Amino acid sequence: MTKIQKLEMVNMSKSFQGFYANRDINLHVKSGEILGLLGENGAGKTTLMNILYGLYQPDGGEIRINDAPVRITSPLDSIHHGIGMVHQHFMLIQNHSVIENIALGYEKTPFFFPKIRIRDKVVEFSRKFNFDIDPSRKVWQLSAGEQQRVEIIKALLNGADLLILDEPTSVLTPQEIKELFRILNDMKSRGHMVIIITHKLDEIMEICDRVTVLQKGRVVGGADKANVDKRELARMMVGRDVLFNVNREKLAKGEKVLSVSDLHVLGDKGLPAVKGVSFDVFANEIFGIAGVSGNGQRELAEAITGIRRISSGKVVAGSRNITNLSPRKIYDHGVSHVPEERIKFGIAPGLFLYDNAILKQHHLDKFSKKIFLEYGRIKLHTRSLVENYKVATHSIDVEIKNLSGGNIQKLILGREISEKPSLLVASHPTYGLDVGATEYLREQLLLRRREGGAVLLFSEDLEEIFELCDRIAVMFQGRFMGILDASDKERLKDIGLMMAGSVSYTPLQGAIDK
Ligand SMILES: Nc1ncnc2c1ncn2[C@@H]1O[C@H](COP(=O)(O)OP(=O)(O)OP(=O)(O)O)[C@@H](O)[C@H]1O
Repeated sequence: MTKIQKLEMVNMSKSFQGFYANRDINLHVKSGEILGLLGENGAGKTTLMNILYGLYQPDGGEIRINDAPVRITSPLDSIHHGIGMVHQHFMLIQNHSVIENIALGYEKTPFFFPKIRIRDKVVEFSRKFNFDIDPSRKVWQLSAGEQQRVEIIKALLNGADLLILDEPTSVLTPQEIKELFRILNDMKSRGHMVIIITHKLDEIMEICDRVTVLQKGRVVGGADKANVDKRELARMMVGRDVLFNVNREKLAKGEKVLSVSDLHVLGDKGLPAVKGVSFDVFANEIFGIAGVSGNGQRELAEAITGIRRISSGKVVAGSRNITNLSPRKIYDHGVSHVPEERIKFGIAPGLFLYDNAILKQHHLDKFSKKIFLEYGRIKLHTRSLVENYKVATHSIDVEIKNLSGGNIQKLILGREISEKPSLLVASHPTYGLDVGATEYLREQLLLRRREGGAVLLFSEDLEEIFELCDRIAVMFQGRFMGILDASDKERLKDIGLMMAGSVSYTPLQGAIDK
């Protein structure tokens, strides 16, 4: 296998049922370079990289390695050519150890003493790239960042000169992002090349040397990082200026919409995940829950919305005790949910887009006559959701799993917000959304607030939390380290320390340094 010095995709096209996801795309990357692939949701980035990785066959176009055309018809072909891909959702087997996972994808697994020999290889690579990974641990014991490192080691062990990463930072903590960037820079200095799909313009500006921008399946621009700024990139991507700061007017608090008292909830492994959390949320308010993920946020959101059992404590929505009611009943009491695991809990992947648009509808009579569903009305409703929430799809007669990740998210958001719930519980709603869609979503949340709704917003993105929230709770190891008012600039300075558990505030006693 010759080392890849240069890789090109020339006039690449790929269509699905007559709709072009990629059209005449030209792209190149060379040794020692990190290329950012940028584009709105549904612009065709994942499709293009899936072609390069052999998961899709293009309708036309050519892949060239070191100026020679190559045919890539499967991921195995791609690996043979020195290409590795780390998908957005890791492809590891949770109950297997790091070594076993690596052996599964490793072409040269030795017949004798495979474990010892693979362990040696992992240790050798970990040393070379300064990875911190224990090869005998089970994958489920690893953090998202560690799992990603296992995927990277797998690719490197198979001889990847080019590494493709699909939205690699969306599941990482700020610390893990730093670590990933260090690894990528190290790879770069050793002559590897990297293509990163990301929506985060700050990341492009930090890690990439060059960027190629896609819009509606075509290349619409490209630039060396040195010659562009964040604003220009956003304009290239969305085709207009994007507001980076939204305007949140002051509103008086309305009536109490949610009251949570002394809530205790267990996590997946039966250990306490939420440990005595109490707070209220009011109409005309966005209440933010900040913190590094994995500190009980998911369990708290799931407990409020009925997906997870509450061990003790109480949740009241309006005047109704909703503790441990079913998700259906809680929804009927005006609490909507945009879940963190959107594919698992937010949609029925094998159903059509229009079926998914009316999932959870409590006024099904709007869409049925006697016992029959009225598809004419359902489709009309779906079209308006698709239009209002700018879901990029060529048709509503497609299975929703075929939509890009960001567009699935937009449909879920549209479905939940358009029902005008009194409380919207939104977990990381802008994950995977492009800047244009993020701006639109934030406007929608503020609109809900203005209209008298309340939003409970879980986010790791502090910029988002500061822009949108009236009050902010910081969660660490299952507890609130304090609830801060957005106008309390002095205490907000400590938010980083609170997220790390080094400072906690109680409302009356002030700061308690631990
Ligand atoms: N298997 C498929 N069948 C039908 N349409 C598909 C399929 N895969 C992708 N598409 C369509 O191709 C278009 C491009 O999707 P793709 O996933 O490449 O976008 P993306 O730029 O990666 O978006 P995101 O940022 O939201 O992940 C979308 O309109 C999507 O619905």
